[in-house]
Amino acid sequence: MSDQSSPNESPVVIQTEQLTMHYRRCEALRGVDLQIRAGTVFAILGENGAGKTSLIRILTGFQTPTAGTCRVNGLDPLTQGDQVRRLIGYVPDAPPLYGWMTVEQIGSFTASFYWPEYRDRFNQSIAQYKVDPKQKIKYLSKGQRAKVALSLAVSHDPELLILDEPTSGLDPKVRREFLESMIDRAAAGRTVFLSSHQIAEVERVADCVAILHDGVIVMSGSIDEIRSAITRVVVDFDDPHVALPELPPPARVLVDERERTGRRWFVRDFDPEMVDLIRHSPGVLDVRVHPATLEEVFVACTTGNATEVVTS
Ligand SMILES: Nc1ncnc2c1ncn2[C@@H]1O[C@H](COP(=O)(O)OP(=O)(O)OP(=O)(O)O)[C@@H](O)[C@H]1O
Repeated sequence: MSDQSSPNESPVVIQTEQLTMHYRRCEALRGVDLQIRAGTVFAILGENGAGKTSLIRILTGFQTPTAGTCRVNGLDPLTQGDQVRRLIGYVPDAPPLYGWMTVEQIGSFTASFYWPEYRDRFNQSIAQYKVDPKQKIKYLSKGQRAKVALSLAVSHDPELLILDEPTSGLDPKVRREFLESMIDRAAAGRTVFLSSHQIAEVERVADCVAILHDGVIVMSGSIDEIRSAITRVVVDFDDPHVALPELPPPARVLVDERERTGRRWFVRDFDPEMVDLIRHSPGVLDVRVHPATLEEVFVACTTGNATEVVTS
C-alpha cells in the first residue's frame, strides 16, 4: 500500500461497468464491474476459459467490448489506446519475443520506445535474474524467457503492471522474489493486476481478489472479506443415512461433499448459531466450523451453485 494514503482513498486506476464480450460462439464476459485503486495488488482468479484474457485484452485496448465501459486512469483504452499503453507494463501468458535477438538487443530495441533510464533498468533486472545478456532469445528456457518478458514490462516503471499468469515457468525461489517485488511496487503507489491460477501465491501477495466464473464476477473483495464469506462446516455422524437439517436462509450450501463418516459443506452466509441446529440433529456426533481457505472459496464459487453467489 502507498505510505501516503490508504488504497481506499487512492485514485481509481481501473474501472469497468457492465463490461460484456460476446464472441461468435460464446459469452466470455457478462457484465463485469470492477474498481481497482492505485497502490493495490489485484488478482483475478478464474478457471480456464473464464474470461480473464478477454478482460485483459479489453483493458489494454486490443479488443473492442460488445457492451459496457472500461477506463484506465480515466482513459478509454479503445480511443486513447496509445496513452493507456504508455502507462502500462504488460506480460501476456505467452510473451511474443523476437527469437533472433539476444537478450541485450531486445532490451536496447525496447528502450528506444522509452526514456534513457529504461536500458539501465532492463540490464539491472536481467543481471538480477542471472540471465545471460548475450544469449539469443530462441535458446532461452521457458523460465528465462519469462524473466526477460518481466524485465521488459517493468523497466519503464509503469503505473499499472498487467500480468497474465506471471510466475508460470519461474522456479520457486525466483517466483518468491518476483512476488515480493510486486508488493514493493504497490507500496510505491503502483498498481499490479494479475491473472493467476496459483491461489496460494495470490493469497500471499494480493490485497484484493475477484473470482471470475463463466464471464461473471461471482465474488470480490479483500482476501479476508472473501475468506469470511464462506464457511467450511464439517459434520461427523455415525449413520451415513442421517438426514441433516436445511439451513435457514440466507445461508446457502454451495458445495456438499459426502464422506464415509460425515459431510463437508461450504456455506455462504453461515450463522454460527446454526451450529446448534446441526449438532442437535439425530445421529450427529460433532460439528466443526472454519473459515474457508481462498482455494476452497474458489472451488465453492466455481462449482455447484456458483451462479447464486453474489459479489460481496
Ligand atoms: N477471439 C476469440 N474468438 C472466439 N472465442 C474466443 C476468442 N477469445 C477467447 N474466446 C473464448 O472466450 C472464452 C474466454 O476465453 P479467455 O481466453 O478470455 O479465458 P481465460 O480465462 O483467459 O482462460 P485461460 O485461463 O485458459 O487462459 C473461452 O471460451 C474462449 O474460447
